[in-house]
Amino acid sequence: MQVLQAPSSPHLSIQTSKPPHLTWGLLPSVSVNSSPFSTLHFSLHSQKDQRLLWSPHKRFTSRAASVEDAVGDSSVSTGTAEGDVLKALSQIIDPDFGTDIVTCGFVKDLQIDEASGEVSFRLELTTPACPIKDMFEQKANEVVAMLPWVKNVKVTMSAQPARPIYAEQLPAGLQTISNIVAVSSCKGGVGKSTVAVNLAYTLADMGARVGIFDADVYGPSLPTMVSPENRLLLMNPEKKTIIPTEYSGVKLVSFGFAGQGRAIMRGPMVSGVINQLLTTTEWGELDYLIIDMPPGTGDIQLTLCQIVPLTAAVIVTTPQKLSFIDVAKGVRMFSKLKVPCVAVVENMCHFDADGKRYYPFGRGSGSQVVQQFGIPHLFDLPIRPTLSASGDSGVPEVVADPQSEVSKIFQNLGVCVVQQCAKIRQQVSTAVTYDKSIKAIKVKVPDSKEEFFLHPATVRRNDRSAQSVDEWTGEQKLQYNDVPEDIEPEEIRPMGNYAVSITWPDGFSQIAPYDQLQMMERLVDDVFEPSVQA
Ligand SMILES: Nc1ncnc2c1ncn2[C@@H]1O[C@H](COP(=O)(O)OP(=O)(O)OP(=O)(O)O)[C@@H](O)[C@H]1O
Repeated sequence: MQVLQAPSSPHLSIQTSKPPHLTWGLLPSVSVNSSPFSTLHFSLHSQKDQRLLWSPHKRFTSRAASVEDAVGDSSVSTGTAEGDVLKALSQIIDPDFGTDIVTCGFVKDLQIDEASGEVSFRLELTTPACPIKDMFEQKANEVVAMLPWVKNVKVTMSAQPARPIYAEQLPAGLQTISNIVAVSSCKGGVGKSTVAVNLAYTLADMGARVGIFDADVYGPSLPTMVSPENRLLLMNPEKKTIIPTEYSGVKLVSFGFAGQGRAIMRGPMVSGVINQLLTTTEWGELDYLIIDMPPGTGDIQLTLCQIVPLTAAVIVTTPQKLSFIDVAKGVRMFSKLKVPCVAVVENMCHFDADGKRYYPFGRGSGSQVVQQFGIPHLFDLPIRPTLSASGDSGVPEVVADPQSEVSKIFQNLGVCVVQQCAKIRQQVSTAVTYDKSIKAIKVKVPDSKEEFFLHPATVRRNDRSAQSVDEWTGEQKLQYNDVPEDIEPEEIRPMGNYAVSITWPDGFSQIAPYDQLQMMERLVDDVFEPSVQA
């Protein structure tokens, strides 16, 4: 195996198994992190001053275990009032991101009047439904108030404006929605709509702006489960857009509100109607759009998943052994589309009678799903007549009785969805970045521990689009020397959960799927050349 020095990155080297002149082909390469040795020692240093830029341990070194530790640290002044405030705040760690709130970019509008000791700032969180926003507010107040010169602290809380991770490629109707969550099941009648509706109202209760899209054209359940005053969708004749109806603060769109009853349509027609209904709706700013998916994993479901940039999926199942096979199909469909399944709800798992708990459908298929597919969360939802009755009455249980046992389960599901969506967004938006100081593209594939560096020219040369490779013959059109060795990306933007779009100085926009990036030659720290080669 050869190790080549990358000309533009003096502290990095390219690891490859081919001769130099072939190094820009799509080659399999060894992961830096696959060796326990390199995981322990791989690090990058600044060209200029040998400052440590990155190491697997770096982000953990400045963490404080608690506010008390933080205050201890912040007693050493940075020399400026602003520096002291930021230093104090940087000891508060967002547990979901594992990063401090200053690095997360939450601190905005910092104003300091040193003479009077007044400090004010805004904490802009990723979602208004953040389950620990009160903790952030309290700790931010505490750590800043403990600075010796501070007399008064004013913290205001806000949330980022609603927007998807990448808006440009989306239909206008979806450009102001932060997270789209599919609630899916592979069979009808397992309680998918019940979960979708109650999850949506739970998120709304947590402070989020929420919409529900009932994508079941054959048997829409939404008109039964909620009772909006206006039971018809309105049309904006000028813009030719659909205005959702609303119930208890949640925006609603369902074919059942289109005044057409149930539809008799073939698959492609259904996909067309769903697409039109979803993308021409004036949703306005939403933090979460819950999509009640049609049951199954056929063409309609696949098409819908391809049109909509889903952030995450929640799978609903029942405990029977047979359901496991169905759920597996659903998980595979989402996995193919790179949509993370964040939770499984095992519905109708038990009921209580005569002081005893009964499991009429058996036990354990949900936990089997969690184990086999690595889905992080499982929620057991009991059989409760109130849940069924509230579904039929048009008032979701979480609205009718927010303190009930079932409502508490939905609150836990809501927290899980909020945290997982925030994590996914953060992972996706920081998955591929360009580090100018070392002239390397850093890749951290979402949902994987793998982290590696690529030489920009290698990435550009490995473009597989029709502009670079003949679609029919596979002949390479872009030649090695067409790409300058010192090329640098102008912009890197995420494209859903599966790829990034990289804009180069010649205006070319390269779509680079993570799968492709993972196959390219990597830059490795030259300090460890010998051991990596061995
Ligand atoms: N845990 C539960 N306890 C009692 N009744 C329930 C429970 N979950 C769902 N139900 C009831 O079961 C019926 C089917 O539920 P729901 O409509 O949510 O299922 P679905 O999977 O969305 O069905 P479809 O695919 O046909 O739309 C409804 O009457 C609902 O109220």
